[in-house]
Amino acid sequence: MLLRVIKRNFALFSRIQKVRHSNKHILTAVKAQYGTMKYLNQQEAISVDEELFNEYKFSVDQLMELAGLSCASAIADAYSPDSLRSNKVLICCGPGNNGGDGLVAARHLSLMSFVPYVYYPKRTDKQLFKNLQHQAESMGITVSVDCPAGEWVEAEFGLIVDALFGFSFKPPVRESFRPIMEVLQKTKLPIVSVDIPSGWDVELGPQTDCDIKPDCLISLTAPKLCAKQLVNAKHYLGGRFVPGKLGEKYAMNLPAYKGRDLFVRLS
Ligand SMILES: [K+]
Repeated sequence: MLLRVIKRNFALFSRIQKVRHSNKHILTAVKAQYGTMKYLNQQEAISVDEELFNEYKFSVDQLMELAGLSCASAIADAYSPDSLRSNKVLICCGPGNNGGDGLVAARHLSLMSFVPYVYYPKRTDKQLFKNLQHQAESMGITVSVDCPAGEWVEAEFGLIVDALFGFSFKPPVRESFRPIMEVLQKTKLPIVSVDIPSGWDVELGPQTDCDIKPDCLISLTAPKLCAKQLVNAKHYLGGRFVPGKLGEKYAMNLPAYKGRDLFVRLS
């Protein structure tokens, strides 16, 4: 009787071991095929954006607030105010949602021991953007339309945040943004780019007429292809709002955010 029980348990144990072994193989195969994080092309980035709004019914305000807050948090992680020559941060905001992320980040940075100054030259009539500007100004942040001169930027600030263009950018940079792009290309200050280094092709990266070199990139939602061209730069992922099902649909394979963190440091 005892012998029969031992034999039966042994058979069961060997079957479990076999299943475990084959599962391990399946897992390894799945990881090999899908395990690496996806870098989105421009069309995928636009489609993900549309799905978040149309299918998942998020509002722009919601996602922009989370995106901007994650940018400010990642910046505070990468640069303590003491590590910079000045805690004053020049935030360059473009005409689209990338610029909106910059306006939100400015507000949060001002609550994190930084002193932001916003360059926001091309404004829209959208109430959301008027509100973001109003909120920043109400907190004592200067929001200017005048392109800052290069020498003044070098003398005044410790860090530049580039929130000019995001995943909808099509090169080449139009004339009115050339002066600020020149400041960004010539500066010796560290540049933090929001989602896309401005002037870079979203998929191909730096362009001959526009090759700013960010010291840090904060990819939002998921990295875009141009992020593969980063050289010696810190790379963060922010925008912790991607529903699991959407991530699976685009095989994003996003890394796990730790605890309550708003960003993941990728490199
Ligand atoms: K940008």
